[in-house]
Amino acid sequence: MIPTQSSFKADVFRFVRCQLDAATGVAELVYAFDDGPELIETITVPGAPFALAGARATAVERALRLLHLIAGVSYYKAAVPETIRIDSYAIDADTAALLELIYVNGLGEFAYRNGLNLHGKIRFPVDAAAADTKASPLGLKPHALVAIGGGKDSLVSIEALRTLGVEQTVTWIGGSQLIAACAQRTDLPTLNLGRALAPQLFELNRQGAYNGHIPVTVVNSAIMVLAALLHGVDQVVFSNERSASYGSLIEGTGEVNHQWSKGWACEQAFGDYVQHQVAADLHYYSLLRPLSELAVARQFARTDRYDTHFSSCNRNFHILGERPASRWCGVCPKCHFVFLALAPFMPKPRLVGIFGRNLLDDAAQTDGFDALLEYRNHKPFECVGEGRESRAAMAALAERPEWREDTLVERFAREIRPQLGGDDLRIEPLLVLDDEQRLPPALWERLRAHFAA
Ligand SMILES: CC(=O)N[C@H]1[C@@H](OP(=O)(O)OP(=O)(O)OC[C@H]2O[C@@H](n3ccc(=O)[nH]c3=O)[C@H](O)[C@@H]2O)O[C@H](CO)[C@@H](O)[C@@H]1O[C@H](C)C(=O)N[C@@H](C)C(=O)N[C@@H](CCC(=O)O)C(=O)O
Ligand SMILES: Nc1ncnc2c1ncn2[C@@H]1O[C@H](COP(=O)(O)OP(=O)(O)OP(=O)(O)O)[C@@H](O)[C@H]1O
Repeated sequence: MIPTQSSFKADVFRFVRCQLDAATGVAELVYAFDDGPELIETITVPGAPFALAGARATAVERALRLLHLIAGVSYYKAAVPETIRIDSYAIDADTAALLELIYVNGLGEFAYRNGLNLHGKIRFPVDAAAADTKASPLGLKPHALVAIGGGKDSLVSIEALRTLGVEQTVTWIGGSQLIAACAQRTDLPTLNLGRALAPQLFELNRQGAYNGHIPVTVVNSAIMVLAALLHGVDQVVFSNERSASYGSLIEGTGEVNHQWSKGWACEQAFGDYVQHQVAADLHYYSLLRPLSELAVARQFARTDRYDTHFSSCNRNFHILGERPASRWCGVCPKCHFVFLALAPFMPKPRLVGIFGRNLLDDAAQTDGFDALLEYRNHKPFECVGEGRESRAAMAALAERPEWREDTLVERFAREIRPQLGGDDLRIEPLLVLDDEQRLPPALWERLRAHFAA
């Protein structure tokens, strides 16, 4: 990639300060470039006033700083300055290591698209005097804040926890009406957390500052950790599947993972840090880590409760700009992938009813599906399953009378499948549960039985 130039230049990125008003639940995360104006991001946690004292107050302060440090990635990326400075507190070596991991990998797609190499270039200042203090248990109440994103994944987790009788509050960040409607549809307690980016960021973007993808899931995770401590509950649950740990293989570059912060490396590093440095009894985990995308799709197909509410199409979730006319734009990689992943597990009329059309019988979508299959292209920079999952789903459809004559399924059987030679195209091996996860052990035992049923 040819390096792009940012119209906006700075030598230093500063973490100026962060503060939480326990009386209102409003947190301010303040940043600046050089000696420029303050950029203030605001997070609002409903349920105030919060009574904070002793070890709980300490844990909240640590969670707030962690959020400040992680959420800074949205602003840092606008200029990628040489130097990072933290003005109002100090961090230890473990904290710096976590942040460097998140910034370098979470900005992997951003760096690739802008022709930048961030490896070894992002250094957080470590203060030897910063105490490496172990977090203590806070006596948090057994209750899960479950992140909901409006798509199929979180709904699978919510239904699994409901079946297992785990107390939960369905929680989302931002003002999406689509997510709000899904959350209402669960008939469970809900919590909507506010997040407003510093408005100057949009102006910097308009002026041609560096822009690109940021590790949004770990930012959302840090917001949820703060909310969990304010509400005194012991679990923050995400729904990131095993497939998210695998990126797109780019010729000449290697692996670039759009969804790095949904992957296992990020979950482990962030979850361990929270337990060691924030609150010993706060468990952060992804309930779907042992499952592939196809296994999640199979679980989702078991109920039609959300068919007229959910959407995985990211075009619904822009902060600025237009939303698609319907919940599924039908032409983006997520629409393609979710259609393909659900098809082996749902009656065809139900699936076509959800999307309003049959995407696999539309020759105009050929390139999009080819990219999913990693045929003449790499996997798209989006939250889609592995190439082998798409190939296995397509191979299964090619055997089904109701699908095999559809344009893209027929083409797969004729043109692509013969080239896959010895590839294992069976779905079953991809449905096997993995052991790589950090769920509370007792919950994992019960979940394993639930998913196997
Ligand atoms: C909705 C979406 O996909 N947005 C991506 C898009 O952003 P765009 O410029 O088209 O519009 P906005 O979303 O309205 O954002 C405006 C600008 O704001 C900045 N920004 C936004 C959110 C944030 O947390 N930090 C920010 O700095 C940014 O400068 C925006 O331009 O393209 C961007 C790349 O240029 C993407 O970064 C936007 O993605 C959002 C951060 C987002 O929430 N995306 C999720 C739907 C998403 O991609 N989820 C992943 C999860 C993987 C992960 O954790 O990384 C997924 O589904 O795979
Ligand atoms: N606005 C949000 N607030 C809180 N959590 C979110 C938000 N958006 C996404 N998430 C969470 O981030 C994780 C990754 O999002 P992702 O979009 O993959 O999941 P999803 O919306 O549940 O399903 P799908 O993959 O079908 O879109 C999920 O745990 C999801 O709940």
